[in-house]
Amino acid sequence: MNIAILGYGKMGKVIEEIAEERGHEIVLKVDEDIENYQLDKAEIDVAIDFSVPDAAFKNISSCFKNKIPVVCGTTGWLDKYEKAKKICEEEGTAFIYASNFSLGVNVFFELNKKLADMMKGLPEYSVEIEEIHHVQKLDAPSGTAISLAQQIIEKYPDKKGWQLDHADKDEIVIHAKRIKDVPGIHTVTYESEIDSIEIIHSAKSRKGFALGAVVAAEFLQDKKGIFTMKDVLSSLFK
Ligand SMILES: NC(=O)C1=CN([C@@H]2O[C@H](COP(=O)(O)OP(=O)(O)OC[C@H]3O[C@@H](n4cnc5c(N)ncnc54)[C@H](OP(=O)(O)O)[C@@H]3O)[C@@H](O)[C@H]2O)C=CC1
Ligand SMILES: O=C(O)C1=N[C@H](C(=O)O)C[C@H](O)C1
Repeated sequence: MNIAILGYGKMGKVIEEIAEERGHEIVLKVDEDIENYQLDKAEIDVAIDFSVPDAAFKNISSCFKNKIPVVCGTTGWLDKYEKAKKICEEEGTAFIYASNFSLGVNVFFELNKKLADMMKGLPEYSVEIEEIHHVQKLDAPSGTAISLAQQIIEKYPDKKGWQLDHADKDEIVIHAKRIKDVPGIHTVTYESEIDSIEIIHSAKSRKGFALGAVVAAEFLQDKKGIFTMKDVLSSLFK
């Protein structure tokens, strides 16, 4: 498979390594305004975007306009997600966005939903989320923390949204910490006067994110439509 990497930073470099190990070829590396590059459908089977929040939408829509499917892991641009989906559908190509491509986090998401389902009937417990990442991270809270919050909100009828640092009673608080070299730690805590229950996912490196993104690209290359990591994982485990 011929891959274009959009965003050749920390993630882009690990994606290159893993894609090549799996027998793919990197035919384009984009690290600045996408208008400066040629996007040729004849040469690119799929694009993988791990760039910056301000560039992601332009990168993705430029690929769609050239009928190139996109796997996107960039976080912090989701106000334009619905618009991106519409362009993808209009152009008849394919798209997967995931706030986190690692297999472990996708298992953690399922645990989070199950736990929230159990805890929603226990008003003596309050719930909060903490995420810790390296100091270069541009967005806060992390996309993964937002996904975790949204999964809990779907289970709790009285929770209306989330807030960073301080939340009202009908919101979930997310704490974001920045510590040198941390690839990503997410914790969901339920706290009562008597005890606390915590689930934690701690990434040891960026390999899990990159492998998930390359596997998602392999899944997407011959498809049309909008997909999620759940679709990718179900195709692997069937
Ligand atoms: N979904 C997931 O599983 C994961 C998502 N992420 C997300 O991926 C994104 C990238 O993370 P990371 O690799 O750590 O960040 P980096 O800052 O290391 O890499 C981003 C790269 O994008 C480049 N860039 C700047 N402008 C453009 C542009 N217009 N088009 C393409 N590339 C551009 C930057 O270049 P320059 O430095 O010169 O500006 C940089 O090399 C973040 O949003 C992060 O949150 C990260 C890990 C996992
Ligand atoms: O910026 C990062 O590094 C990461 N970003 C993603 C996020 O915002 O959730 C995923 C992962 O935690 C690493």
